[in-house]
Amino acid sequence: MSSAHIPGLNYTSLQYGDHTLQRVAVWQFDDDDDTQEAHAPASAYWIIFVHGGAWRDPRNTVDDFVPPVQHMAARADLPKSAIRGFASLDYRLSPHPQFPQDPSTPAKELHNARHPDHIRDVVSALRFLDGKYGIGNNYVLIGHSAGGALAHQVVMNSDASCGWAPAVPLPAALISISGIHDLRGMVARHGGIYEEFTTGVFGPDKQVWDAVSPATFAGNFKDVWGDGPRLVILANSAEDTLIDMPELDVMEARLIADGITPIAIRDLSLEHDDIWREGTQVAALVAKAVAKLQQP
Ligand SMILES: N[C@@H](CC(=O)c1ccccc1NC=O)C(=O)O
Repeated sequence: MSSAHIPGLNYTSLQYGDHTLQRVAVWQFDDDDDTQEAHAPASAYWIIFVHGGAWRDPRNTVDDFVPPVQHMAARADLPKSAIRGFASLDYRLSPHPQFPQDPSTPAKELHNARHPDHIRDVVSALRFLDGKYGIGNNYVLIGHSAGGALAHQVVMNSDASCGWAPAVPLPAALISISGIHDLRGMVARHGGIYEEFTTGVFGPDKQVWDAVSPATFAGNFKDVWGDGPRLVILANSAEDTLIDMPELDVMEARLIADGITPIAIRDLSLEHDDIWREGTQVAALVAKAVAKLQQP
């Protein structure tokens, strides 16, 4: 896709499974990649994005990360020496009533995923990237909306209470932008399509919703994350008409209760999907995370 090509960066699209959505987009600086990896200091990070779209919207793809990557590649405070590469993850989607698929659709193109398919794919994608690039814990994981839930679930996955997939190295920093953190609370406040997509993805059992929601995780985020920086940034826009501030508040309180003090940013601007579509604010949040990680 031509939009994925960004000046100064090499673009690769890779499959981590047979389904067409089991793919990752990777952008690396033009330099010889092997040299870059061999000489990159320990404090250089992969910047990895998980898009939103309520686990089902086929209009959200790996390309949602293109505008933020363009802005990051142009920032003086995110030099090549601090960035090993950028990656954007796709994952199998649940059915969307506005995008019905013909019964003859091949299995590898069907949108018929149910939890835990989405988080299994995200974890598989991270394992694939770790195998290919040796990422380890040196990554910043960004999630937007449902991607914010998935990013937290990558950490939750290492706890016995979840364990959807074999554990992978956990991120040095997690950024949840307009993140879905508490399905029960979100559905109680909004009903309608929120209930429709939550039930479509997780079924009707609210105890399942609680078990999968980051804010009501049965484990302890600090314990499961173990040693390391464990930096969390939660960021919402007051202009977002889809994800409200209580969704951030409840996650902030939860992390504090677990012994992690997140950076909470409540003054992003723009509507829900315009945050990534415009991109500068996502880039600024990543710059903030990398600066914090590099503080001695
Ligand atoms: N465009 C989506 C809706 C959507 O993405 C959404 C709606 C409300 C709250 C959060 C949302 N997305 C989070 O990933 C849909 O049509 O299902």
